[in-house]
Amino acid sequence: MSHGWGYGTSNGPDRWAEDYPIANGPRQSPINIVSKEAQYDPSLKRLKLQYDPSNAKGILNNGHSFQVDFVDDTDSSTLTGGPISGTYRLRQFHFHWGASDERGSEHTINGVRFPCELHLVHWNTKYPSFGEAADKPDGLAVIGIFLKIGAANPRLQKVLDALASIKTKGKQTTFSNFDAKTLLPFSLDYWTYDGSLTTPPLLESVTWIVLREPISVSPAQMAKFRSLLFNGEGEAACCMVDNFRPPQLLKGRKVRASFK
Ligand SMILES: NS(=O)(=O)c1ccc2c(c1)[C@H]1CCC[C@H]1[C@@H](c1ccc(O)cc1Cl)N2
Ligand SMILES: [Zn+2]
Repeated sequence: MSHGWGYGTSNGPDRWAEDYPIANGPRQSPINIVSKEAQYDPSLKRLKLQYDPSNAKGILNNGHSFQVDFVDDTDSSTLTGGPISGTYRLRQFHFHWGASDERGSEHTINGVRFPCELHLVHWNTKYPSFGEAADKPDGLAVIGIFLKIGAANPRLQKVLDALASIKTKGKQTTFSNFDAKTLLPFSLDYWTYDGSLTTPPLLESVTWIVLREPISVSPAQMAKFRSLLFNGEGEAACCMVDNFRPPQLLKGRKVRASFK
């Protein structure tokens, strides 16, 4: 690709392998989860999430999505249990969404696509920093949560109301006192498999934890996601939509389920 990666016809997922050959690697994400082929594993623990709302730091339009960043210099916002061993710290969360409601998620369930998918990114504290963890096979753990069209979700509103101030690439603003736990559905049943980041650098360092139960989002709230722009201020406007990678080959991997 002559210019940076993106989701357009000239720099989208089908061309990422030109600059990131790992795109054709053995543990790429996302995947289609075939629920009947997922094996129930009774040894899988319950997810334990302990988030401190005061760790929320800021919200940024990074030109591919928007992310809410957290202070991660102590073990005050952590993920433990589930399929992972040790303690992983919350680094940031972000979303992927479509131009219309019939697409947008990265993972799919039995071929079903959702309009949006939330990713909560955590890193393994056996490594000194996120940067050190990002390229290790057990470095990251990302919780994926589907958003399904329904009633307006009040838990999303504070995030969506902040989008007006980060419309273009590079814009950021402070975002404080937010409990990411409020974004979780009631059930923490999950599927898990070994995978990768779903955008370049596509590092094969992610233990994926995909929740079975979606959270709701209304059409009006989806319109707020779609009000963001990929471009920087003063550049030609390009709506930030369809910022998702399609499912990748399983290549022999097993998907385990925490539930029967
Ligand atoms: N869809 S996702 O959850 O699989 C996903 C995909 C790619 C990246 C991220 C999350 C996040 C995780 C924190 C850093 C950021 C990013 C990155 C940027 C600069 C870097 O030097 C390294 C990284 Cl990892 N890349
Ligand atoms: Zn993501």
